Amino acid sequence: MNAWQSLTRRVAVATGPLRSVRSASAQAQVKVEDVEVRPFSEVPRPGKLQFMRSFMPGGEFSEASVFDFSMVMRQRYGDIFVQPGMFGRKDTVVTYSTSDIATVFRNEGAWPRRETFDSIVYFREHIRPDVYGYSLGLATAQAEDWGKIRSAVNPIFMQPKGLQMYFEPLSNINNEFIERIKEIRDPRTLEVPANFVDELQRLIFESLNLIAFDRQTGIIRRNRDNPDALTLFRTSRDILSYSFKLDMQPSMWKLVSTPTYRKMMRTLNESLDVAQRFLAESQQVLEERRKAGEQVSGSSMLQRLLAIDPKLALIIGLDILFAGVDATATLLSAVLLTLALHPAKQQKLREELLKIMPTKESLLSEDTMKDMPYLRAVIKETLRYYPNGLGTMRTCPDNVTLSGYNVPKGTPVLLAANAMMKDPAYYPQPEEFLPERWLRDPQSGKRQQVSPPFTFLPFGFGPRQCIGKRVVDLEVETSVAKLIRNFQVEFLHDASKPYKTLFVMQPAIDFRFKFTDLPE
Ligand code: HEM
Repeated sequence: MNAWQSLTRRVAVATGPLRSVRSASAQAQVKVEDVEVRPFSEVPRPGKLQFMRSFMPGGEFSEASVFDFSMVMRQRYGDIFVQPGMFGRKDTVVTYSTSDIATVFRNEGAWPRRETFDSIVYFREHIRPDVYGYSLGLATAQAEDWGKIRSAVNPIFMQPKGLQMYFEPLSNINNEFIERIKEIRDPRTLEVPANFVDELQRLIFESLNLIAFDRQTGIIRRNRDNPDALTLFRTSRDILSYSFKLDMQPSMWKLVSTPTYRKMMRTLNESLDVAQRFLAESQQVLEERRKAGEQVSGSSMLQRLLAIDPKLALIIGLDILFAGVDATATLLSAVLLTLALHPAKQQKLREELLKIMPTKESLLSEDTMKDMPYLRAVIKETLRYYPNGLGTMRTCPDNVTLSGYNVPKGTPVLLAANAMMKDPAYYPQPEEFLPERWLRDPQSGKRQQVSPPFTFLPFGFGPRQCIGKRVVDLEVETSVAKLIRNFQVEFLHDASKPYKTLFVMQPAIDFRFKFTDLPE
């Protein structure tokens, strides 16, 4: 660590919780003026060819997850380095400094730019402008196009009020999932089959599809082979993995049409076809209910989006599935795993749940779920314990000084904030699973763990942060409450490396949980 890096780290450690973002970055700014700013060309970096070879078969990182790759780079180059761009892609700055992260967020402007999914942007701009001419969508639009739709949908997604109506249907979807577990577990060992992650993904797909298109498909149990639902389910997972290959790993798709590029375009078209059908059918159902004289309340997310514009409803519906299914299902698998590996914590959570769920069938509601500190602490600690990816990206609208180097405007910067969640300088005993660190002391009311600014950003930060955060809270809290109230969950296999990281983390082992029924 050089003098500048240790200085910025001291600044970051010394500042208080998130509300002091401004003062943290202001302090960093004062220090920047005191030191000489070095040119961009001096930022440490591997050579282009050497970098490309390291990802080819037999290369240093050919088998590594992005997280492992990133840790090696940090050890090798320090808190900042340049990841060389190739085949038409720009060089990307990667920073692990909380002070740099503060600087980037402070300079991101009202319409922050995040340029992560070039292949999807290409599809939306050039292959299907008939749909995406309206807007490129939340995850992929920039500037005014992004600002317009984000401010239209913020009130729908970011206020808890909008989600109240989903407690009951989500409880029912989870009941169906519990029946499914009972059907598929081995009657002798009580373990579920090796592909249990597929079941978790179906659960999340069904829940998010309800939010996106106001309909249940039965994909968990009643109608597992529903062709349209299966297509949308499969494509929402495939899009992310093709995008990783095309947009993160070295790929020549911008120069020549590669097989992965062709698969990606086909997959995006397929998902769009089904989503258009789902939306048209939901609109028809609504119309029929209206004609039958029923008061259609207009309170569901889809109805609110339709009231703005059906084109927006389609685009957002697809973004929900593409951005939400994988990440949320993986988080749910991670919460079950941490609880299975820490039975005392699982028991503590169950005691909290018993207060609001006297029977296994007890309905969950906004009221009963509002005071569940241990459940929330378990989920928060899981997000820290198994970081979901490296962090997020921004492209700065102006030149900025990061770790003492000038970074020209327009350079993409990867803000590798998730590394901080495993850093003992910020989180004591980082390798311990301690939900208690997030609880308030009953006497003083203070949290035991205070996150220093920019060290806990699993959902990003600022106006462009994850729009699904509240949906995730609702979905994961409901599912974990239902599952832990119904079953003792165990995991009796090697869990030393359960995830690999592509864009976001992905299961790397078979999640053969053992589910033992609890007495009523
Ligand atoms: C555990 C689950 C999830 C995690 C960890 C997660 C994390 C993230 C992160 C880190 C970002 C980038 C934020 C930034 O750049 O500051 C993001 C963006 C986004 N997420 Fe999530 N997400 C999750 C689930 C969901 C769900 C369920 C939905 C949909 C309901 C969703 C929809 C989106 C969208 C649309 C964006 C782009 C927002 C924009 O650019 O305006 N996410 N998410």
